[in-house]
Formats: sequence, structure tokens, C-alpha cells
Amino acid sequence: MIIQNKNSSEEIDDMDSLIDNEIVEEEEGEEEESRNEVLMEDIVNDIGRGVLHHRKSSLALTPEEEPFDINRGPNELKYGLIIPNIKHQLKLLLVFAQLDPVSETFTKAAEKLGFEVTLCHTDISALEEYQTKSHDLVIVDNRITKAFDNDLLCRSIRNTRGSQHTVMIAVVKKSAFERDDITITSLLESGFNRCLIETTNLLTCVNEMILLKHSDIRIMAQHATCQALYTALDKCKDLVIVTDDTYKFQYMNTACERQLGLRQEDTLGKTLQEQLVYDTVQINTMGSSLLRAREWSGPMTLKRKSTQDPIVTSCKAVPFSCAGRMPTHFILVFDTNSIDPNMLSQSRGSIHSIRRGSTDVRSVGSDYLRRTSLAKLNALPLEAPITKVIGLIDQIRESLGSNPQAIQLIDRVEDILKSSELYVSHVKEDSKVKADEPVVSDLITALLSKTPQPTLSASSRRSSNDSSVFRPSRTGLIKAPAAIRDLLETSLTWEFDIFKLEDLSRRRPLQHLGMNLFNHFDVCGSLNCDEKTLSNWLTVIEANYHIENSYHNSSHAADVMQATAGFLEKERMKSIMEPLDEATSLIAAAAHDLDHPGKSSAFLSNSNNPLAILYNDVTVLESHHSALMFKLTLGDERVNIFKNLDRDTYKLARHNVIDMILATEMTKHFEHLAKFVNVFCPRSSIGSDMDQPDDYNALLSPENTTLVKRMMIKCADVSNPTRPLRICVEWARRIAEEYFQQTDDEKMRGLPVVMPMFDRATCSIPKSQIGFVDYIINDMFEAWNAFIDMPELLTYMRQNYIRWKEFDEQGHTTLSDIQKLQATVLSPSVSSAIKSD
Ligand SMILES: Nc1ncnc2c1ncn2[C@@H]1O[C@@H]2COP(=O)(O)O[C@H]2[C@H]1O
Repeated sequence: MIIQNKNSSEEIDDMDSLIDNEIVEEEEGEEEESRNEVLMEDIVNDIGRGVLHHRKSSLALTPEEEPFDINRGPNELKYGLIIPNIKHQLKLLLVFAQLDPVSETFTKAAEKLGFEVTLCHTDISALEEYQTKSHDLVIVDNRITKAFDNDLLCRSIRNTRGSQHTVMIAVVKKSAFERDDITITSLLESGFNRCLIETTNLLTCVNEMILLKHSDIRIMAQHATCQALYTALDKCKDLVIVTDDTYKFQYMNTACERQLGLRQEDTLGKTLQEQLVYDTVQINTMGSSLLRAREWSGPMTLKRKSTQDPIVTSCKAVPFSCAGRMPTHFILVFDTNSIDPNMLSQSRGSIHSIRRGSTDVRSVGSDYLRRTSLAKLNALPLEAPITKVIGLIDQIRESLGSNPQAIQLIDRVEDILKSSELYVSHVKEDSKVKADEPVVSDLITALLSKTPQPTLSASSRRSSNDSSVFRPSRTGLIKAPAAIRDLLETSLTWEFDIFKLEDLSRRRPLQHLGMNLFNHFDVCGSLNCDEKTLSNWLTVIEANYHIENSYHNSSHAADVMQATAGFLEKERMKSIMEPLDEATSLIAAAAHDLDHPGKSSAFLSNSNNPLAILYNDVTVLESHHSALMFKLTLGDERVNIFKNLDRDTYKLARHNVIDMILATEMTKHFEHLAKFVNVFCPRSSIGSDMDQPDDYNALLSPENTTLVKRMMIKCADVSNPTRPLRICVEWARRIAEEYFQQTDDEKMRGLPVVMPMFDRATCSIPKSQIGFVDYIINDMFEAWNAFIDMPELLTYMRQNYIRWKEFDEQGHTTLSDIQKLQATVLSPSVSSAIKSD
């Protein structure tokens, strides 16, 4: 090949004259290297003239434009530093049973080319020599078959370590090629790389050796270099996988085998999806970049073979093209240390993840970055998931041909996806309740609306967080009275009587119930924290709830914590939650409404409350609950329940708690619900019976587990309509009272009235409850029940719903009506009497 390149116009049968040229050059004392340089120049010129325009680099990773580097040889790999070294003096082992003109010719030719020659006459001495020197080239005389056993010699050499990098040549008689016999085949099968015809012509022999050097020996050297690279891959900590362009495994390194519990042999021929990757959506996203010869990087969830545990990794995927423009292989490098397991959900769709997303390989070069200008904004290598989705939809549209109905539907899908607020929910057009019931309209709008109503009259007031300063209170382990201890025996039942605990504990239910639940879930063990600190923490947290709020007080916190514990007890949750997840879920529940002022975020914004100013009217209360919890916890070692966690565990715990508390914000209700339903009740439509996925465990990536935790705290937070009637009604009374209080305050202070229908004189509490269940509770608990399997939630919810309808029909609508009911039919003694009947 190389010789042809020197003068491409000459034909193969002019070989002799070419060889003559070679020899003349040799004889004129020119070094072979300088000859190579001449050849190189020819090649570079060829490329300049466009002869090789289709291939700018011999082994380019991608078919992207890549300037040819004239300092590189044509056979060199893209990564110049690992070029094989064939410039050292090549070692040649000649094995000729006897000296004759042929052996002399080979010896002379080798010496002419500067090889270090060893000549042996027996197979034993040849093997010994080889084992000491590991020659680059072994030439064995095969003309006299009886002299020694060539086959055995070849096999013995091939059994020597490192011999795969040695080129072995058998010298045969011309007749071996002329006869159609099996000599050549059997020699190749023994391990020879090729056969040469005996020759006494020095020029021919030199030419053969030059050819060998530039073809077989160079390839062997490249193989040796590859082995060095494989060794490097095998020793590196990152997980490295090479697949073909259909994701079938070709190679995986030891780190991969070890961390994922796989064996290379078991994976060969299987696909990434079958063996390793949880989420085929991630593969598709990656594939859309790789198949366009673009690098891709982003999070990827892998599964361990034995446990199917998800491992979140940061993946860098590079397309590799052996031939042509299309990638033939994908190289995947996973860095298991780079992502906090729970950060995955955050990184999705964030600017950060977009930046780390699909990038054009050219963008890696700083030159490219320098060239990028504002004028080329469209060409920026940024690609958000939605862009990819819309790209895929475009492809579907093209494949639809002329099906106007389908195209119309696809257009509609694309329009919806292009809208900025994908999860903002609108009240369904077919729903009558909203129009019919202003109180429901008020409630749902107030709960779900993001933008507070504009302020009519500004008024400044001390921040509610002024009350959040640490109020020293009696800390320490509390010896609960027997009645409380007895009651707490039932702390994990759905019928648990939180109001009885409120009474027995003199309105400090969180302290008692919290400790009971922390102990049950061994939170001390999970946080490596002593009981005293946990108890102190509960004291401080409880003290920072406002006892004067009728609903958002520490009884509500205790109630949400109790519901959370009830959920955590269910088999489905036990199989998902790590001990740290359980601990942080309970902590989040206990603190999720900390320092709640008894007014909504809209009220705070409308009244220019400092918290609304601080948080820019966005997620005001939830941000405050979470931030204050950490401020109080970290501010005093006696209450710092996280003090013994290492940095990473603390980060994870903090992330969990914040994420869960923020998830209780009702303006994001449908967003959280829709995400949960999309994953865990995929084929269902909200409101219909839920279809269950066949295998929940397959869905449990860390990202999806986060959806479960959010759903759990949300359900716990508004679980009151799913409790036994007496408890349900008391919560309804309390929230109504708090709403009424807010309306009173708004009116008194001349602020916009957020829920005008919640006026204590006129409001129908049953109607508000019916609407609350219709719009918020029903779908959410159907989905939750389908996942967690707690049918009692739906049973109570439906029974209570019927009772609210009855109360409404019977005219028990106002606060005082409800209180009368509570004193009569709903009083604990009456209820228990009814039960025992
Ligand atoms: N029974 C109920 N009736 C009406 N609204 C409720 C009821 N229970 C909870 N909520 C509302 O749901 C909200 C959930 O988040 P918050 O606890 O911040 O405030 C809660 C109340 O505003």
C-alpha cells in the first residue's frame, strides 16, 4: 500500500522497478525513515488535491470535519500519544535447518534493512531464543519438512506469552502455491501469519520484508498498543462499556463487572437495555445524539444485576466510526461518583443539565467556542429534553404520510408540549361543580393559583417569622403518662385519634407521637443521633408551631407525621425506602408547616409580609418552613439531629427534607400528581380505575422514588378527608375556622379577600368539603391507593363524602351547625356507642 502511494500511477507489475528504487535508495545510504517522510508528503499532497478527501483522519472518532495533521502518519490513531513504536530496531528470528542460498538471502535482506537477526538451526534453540528475546518477526523454513516439526515449533511459540504481537512467516516452496494442497492452510492454522515463496533474489526478499514491516508488523504493534489501552481501561475506576450501534455489548471493563455484578461473557451479544439500563427513555435520548455522531452526556440509571438496585451515574457517550460516516460503536463511560443519587430529578431540565446535555463534539475545542457568537445562537450545542421530544414528534409526523387526522393530533400534541407550563392544570370543561359552587371555586382557585391577587392597600406588619426565634422550652425525654402510652400503642393505625393525644399531651402531641414514631423507625440509628437530641429537636419544632392557629398547629404536624408513618409501614414503601429515607420523611412531615402563620401565601404576598418579600412571592410558606427548620436545627448543637452525619449523607438528608417540604405546596399539586400518575399508573386516566404496572420495582429509579416521596407527604398533608368521619369533620371545622379568620383579617385590613366565600356567616362547610374531595383528594388518593394498597383510605373518603352530602342536604352547613353535630352524633361517646351497637 505504502509503496503504491509513492507513485500511484505505477501498476502492481512494476513492483520490481519500485523495489529497485528502494534498493537504490538503500544503497545510496538514505535512511528508511526519510523515505517514509517522502511517502508521507505524497500522501499529504494527495489529500490536498482531494484524492483522500473522504477520509481526513485514518481513524477519526466521528465523521465531523477534522483537519489532517501533517505531523501524523497515515496509519496513526487519532490520539497521537499512543502510536505504536515500530521505530526501534526490529528483531528477526530466522529458523533454517541448514544454510543454503535461500537462508543466506533472507539473512542478507534482513541485515540490509537493519534488523537484529538471530539465526537458529533447530526448533529447540529457536524456541529458547524466542522465549528470551520475543522477536517481532519469526521466519521459519518449511521447505524441508523432516528437519524439524514446524507445526509444533509454531504452536510452542504461539503458546508463549506476548507472541500475539509477533509476526510468523513460513517459507515454502513455489510448488506449495501451485499445487492445490493443504500445506498453506495447515500452516496458517498452526499460527503462521502468512507464507512466502522461497527466493534467492535479494531484491524480492528485501521488498517482502519492507512489506511485512509496513503491514503485518505495524498492525501487530498497533495491537500491542491497544492491549496497553485495554490494560488502562481495566485498571480505571470509571465504568467503561463499548457497544455496537445497536447497543449490543462488545466490551466492558473490570470496574463495570465488579460494580454491576455482570460478567463480560454473559453480556456479549445482549443489549444495554436488557442488561443494564433502567430507563429506555434515557437510551433513546442518548441514541438520538449518538446516531447523529454527536457526543452525549447526562445522567443514566443503571441496575445492579443481583439486586436490581438502581445506581445513578453520570454518563459520557461517544460515537466511534470504524468505517464510513455512520457510527459503528458507542463508547460509554460512567462516573459513579459524580451524581448524588437524589439529585437526578433536580438535574433534569435544569439549565445545568441542559448544558451538560447533548453536545456537538466540535464544541469541545476552544476554537469552536471562541468562534461561537450571538449571531449563531441557533447553532449552539444546547438541547433540552423538550427539543428532543419535539424532534421525535417531527419524525413521527413525517412517517405518517397523508393521514390528516393523525397529523392534526400530532400538531395538537406539539402545540401542547410547546406551551411553557406543562403541568399547570385547568379545571376540566365538563365539570359542573366549579360553576355551581362558588365556595368550591374559591377554595380550589386559592389553593392552586400561583399569582397572588394584587394588593389593594399596602400594609406592613411584623414578619411571622419573628416568632420563630428559639424559645427555650423544657427539653429532655418526657416520661409519657400511662394514658398517652396506651394511646400511642395505636400510633400506626389509620384510625389513630390525634385529638385525644392533643388533649392528653396538653397540646403537645408532636413531642409524644414524634418520639414514638422516631423510635419505631429507629431514627436514632439512621441519623447516628442520641435520643435526647431527637427529643430536643421535637420540642423546638413543636414550640415553633403556632398554638393559636386552629388548623396549622403542631397537631396538624403530628397528624401528617402519623399518616406518613402509616404509609411507611406498607409493604410497597418498605421495599423502596432506605432507613435514611424513612427518617427524613418523618422529619419533613414533622416540620412541613413550621411557623405557619395561619394565613395563606397569597395573604402574605398581598400584605407585603417580609417572608413574601424574601421569597419573591414564590413558594413563600414552604420555603420558610424548610429554611427555618434547618436554621433551628443547625443553630443549636443540642437539637442538631444531623450533627453526626458525614457530609454526603447530610447533603442527601437535607435534599430529601427540602424536596418533600416544598412538594406540599398546593400550587404544584397537579404537577406532582401528574408526574406520579405518568410513571406509576401509566395507562390510566385520572378518575378511572387505575391500571397497575406489571413490575413496580422496574420503575424505581431514584428519580421515580423522589416522585413517590413527594406523593407520600402530599397525601399525608391532606389526608384528613380520608380519616374516620369524626376526625375528618374536626379537621374540616378547623381549616374552615382558619379560612374564616383569614377572611376576617383581610376585610379588617382592607386587603384583597382571597376566598370571599369562606365567610363565617354564610359558608357551607359541607359544600367546601365535597368540592375539596372532588377536585383535589379523590384522584390523588385513587392513584396513591393503586400504588400503596390502602383501600381503607378510599373507603373512609367515600363514606365521608356521602355524609357531607347528607349534612348539606339536611342544612348542616355553617360552623355552628357542624359544631352541634360534633357535640351530638359525632361525639366520641356517641360514635363509640353507635359502633358497639
Ligand atoms: N379538609 C380540607 N378542606 C379544605 N381545604 C383543606 C382541607 N385540608 C387541607 N386543606 C388545604 O390544603 C392545603 C394543603 O397545604 P397546607 O397545609 O399549606 O394548607 C392546606 C389547606 O389550605
